[in-house]
Amino acid sequence: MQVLLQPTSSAAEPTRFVEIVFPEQANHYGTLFGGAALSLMGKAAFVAATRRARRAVVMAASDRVQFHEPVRVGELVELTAHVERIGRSSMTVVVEVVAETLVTGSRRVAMRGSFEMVAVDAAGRPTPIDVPAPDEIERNLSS
Ligand SMILES: CC(=O)SCCNC(=O)CCNC(=O)[C@H](O)C(C)(C)COP(=O)(O)OP(=O)(O)OC[C@H]1O[C@@H](n2cnc3c(N)ncnc32)[C@H](O)[C@@H]1OP(=O)(O)O
Repeated sequence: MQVLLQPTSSAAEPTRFVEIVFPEQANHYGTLFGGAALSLMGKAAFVAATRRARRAVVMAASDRVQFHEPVRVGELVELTAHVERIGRSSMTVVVEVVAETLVTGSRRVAMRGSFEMVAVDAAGRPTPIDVPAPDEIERNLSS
């Protein structure tokens, strides 16, 4: 039996991913490889932007990705992506990565970066994003 759920509310809620770091994502230091971290962050930004625009989106740029702390194999990474700015066809998505040591529960901010995502049409050309309804803007301001 198919159980239908309400669509995820688009603008107000951040997108969250949790992933455990396995050896194949690690470098020779036994910590999460930077390229693998960027891939996870890009994926989170893509999902957050697509949920907001409900259109195809592509990544136009990544800005100032900072690696604050190494993340060891076996630790969790929790990614939170939220749409910080909406332009005509572009969006700025900020992604924060928190590392968690599972057995102690200790958590720290490991990475942070922002990504410029652009809504595109079927031909891959930039296309306008619907502006949020006034009640959505109000919800965003009060959250
Ligand atoms: C999900 C993925 O993995 S996608 C794979 C990786 N990404 C790609 O392959 C994308 C390749 N790039 C492209 O297709 C094009 O360059 C596009 C669609 C991103 C932009 O096309 P352009 O013709 O340059 O767009 P144009 O100059 O009209 O700008 C459109 C919007 O994008 C923004 N934009 C374009 N390039 C950039 C950039 N490098 N940095 C920030 N914003 C940008 C513009 O400011 C504009 O925003 P607005 O509409 O909110 O005012």
